Amino acid sequence: MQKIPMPTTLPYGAGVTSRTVSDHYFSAAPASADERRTINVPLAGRTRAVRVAPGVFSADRIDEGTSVLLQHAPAPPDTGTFLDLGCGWGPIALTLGLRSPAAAVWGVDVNERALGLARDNARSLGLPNVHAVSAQAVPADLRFDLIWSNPPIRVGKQVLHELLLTWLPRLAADGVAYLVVQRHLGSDSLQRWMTEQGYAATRFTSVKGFRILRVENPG
Ligand SMILES: C[S@@+](CC[C@H](N)C(=O)[O-])C[C@H]1O[C@@H](n2cnc3c(N)ncnc32)[C@H](O)[C@@H]1O
Repeated sequence: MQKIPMPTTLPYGAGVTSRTVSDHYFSAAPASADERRTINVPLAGRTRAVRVAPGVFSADRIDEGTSVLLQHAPAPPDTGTFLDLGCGWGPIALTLGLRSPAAAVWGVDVNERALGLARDNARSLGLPNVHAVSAQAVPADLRFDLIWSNPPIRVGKQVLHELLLTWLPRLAADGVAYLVVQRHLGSDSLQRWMTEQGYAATRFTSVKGFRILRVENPG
């Protein structure tokens, strides 16, 4: 199968849709060898060892946008049902699980390798409250008090919109989502689109070229 190198920057709406690209981080089953390794990263105020692998988003460090979200989103509530949409190896779900041990944290991803890593990381960090699963495995009646996400902008506008229209309606009545999006990858246009869909989408903050968008259930 032909390998096409990933572009380094790709604006919102210009996603890679070709099925010939088989080893991008949003493949269900990345083609690269599953060579797992351990890295040390800052999570919830301490350095912790986590497992990562090629074929998974930001496999050598915590992504800069993710780090902006973790440092600048408001503290999560002590309890509730939380979602990390597109969990990768788990930095957001693990942080939520560490900061709110009484909450139930769900992490979903399309990438099975990422889910396996997130599960291993939750286990090794002693977090039985973090569940990394495929979208289909999330109980259909669950509603989320909090969604934190570094969403997969590079999948393209259409897939991203479908993803958000699948999960944002599952916010609880007073639930809130915080999404981190790079300004150059279309954060403002995504904010406008969510507003057009009836969500109260505002810019919570802007840090280092990233926006954190705050999205409320329209009720
Ligand atoms: C920008 S990465 C963020 C990963 C991780 N949360 C982090 O901060 O390192 C977006 C993630 O969304 C996942 N993703 C792509 N399409 C998806 C879909 N349809 N459903 C769920 N996750 C998806 C990708 O596999 C990727 O892990």
